[in-house]
Amino acid sequence: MELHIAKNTQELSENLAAWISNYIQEVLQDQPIFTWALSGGSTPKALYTLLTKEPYKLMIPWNRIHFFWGDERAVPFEDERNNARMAYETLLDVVGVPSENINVMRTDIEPEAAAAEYEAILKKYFEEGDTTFDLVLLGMGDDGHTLSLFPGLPIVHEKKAWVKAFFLKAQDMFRITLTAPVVNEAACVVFMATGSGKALTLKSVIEGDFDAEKYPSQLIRPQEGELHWFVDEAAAGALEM
Ligand SMILES: O=C1O[C@H](COP(=O)(O)O)[C@@H](O)[C@H](O)[C@H]1O
Repeated sequence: MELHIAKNTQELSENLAAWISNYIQEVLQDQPIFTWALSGGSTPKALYTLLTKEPYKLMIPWNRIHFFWGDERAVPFEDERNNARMAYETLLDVVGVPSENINVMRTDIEPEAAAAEYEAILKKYFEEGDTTFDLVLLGMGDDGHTLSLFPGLPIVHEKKAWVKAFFLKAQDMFRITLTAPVVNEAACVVFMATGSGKALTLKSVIEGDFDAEKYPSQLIRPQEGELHWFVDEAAAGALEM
């Protein structure tokens, strides 16, 4: 695991934009397309916005990237809680990614059907390769959840399915999410975490004993791929390393 600490969200987003841009260009020297699973939530907004500006707007071959999502809140696309909507508004529409390169988790059909459909799409992309996504970008909630893998829920124990839907009682909504098994087959996973509200949780996730029931972010341990944490000083405040 590699830890990258920045002063604040702005510096973190600048460092990560440069890092991702280099990584994409490097990977695309050896293969025709780059597959990227995006994160929702509030943390990646500044990163997405930066990527729409120069030099990244021009440097990144946007039409060679195929986009996916790590998880989705099963609310209509028009609802501002919809993770895909946030990424369209801040990144995809702005840089003009072709619609055929964008794979959303559908929220206009039953969540279980959307999960099954998404799993079928992923199997088509990745079944024959050694790895799944070239990049999975993840956030971490203050409670230690990542994707829609929330503490204490059965989804945390999923060992086989790549995509699942379930009703999240605490938020009165369905969630559709990638599971740990498919993310752990990725070539590279990058977490972003900012703010003092995540400091103690981050310490437990990175330096504490393994307890995925309590801290589902600990489930993310790529088997062959790289794992990076980009955090700001406030989030890193309780770390010993
Ligand atoms: O609900 C979600 O939360 C996590 C963390 O969000 P943040 O606002 O703390 O950045 C996010 O990674 C996930 O995609 C989203 O559905």
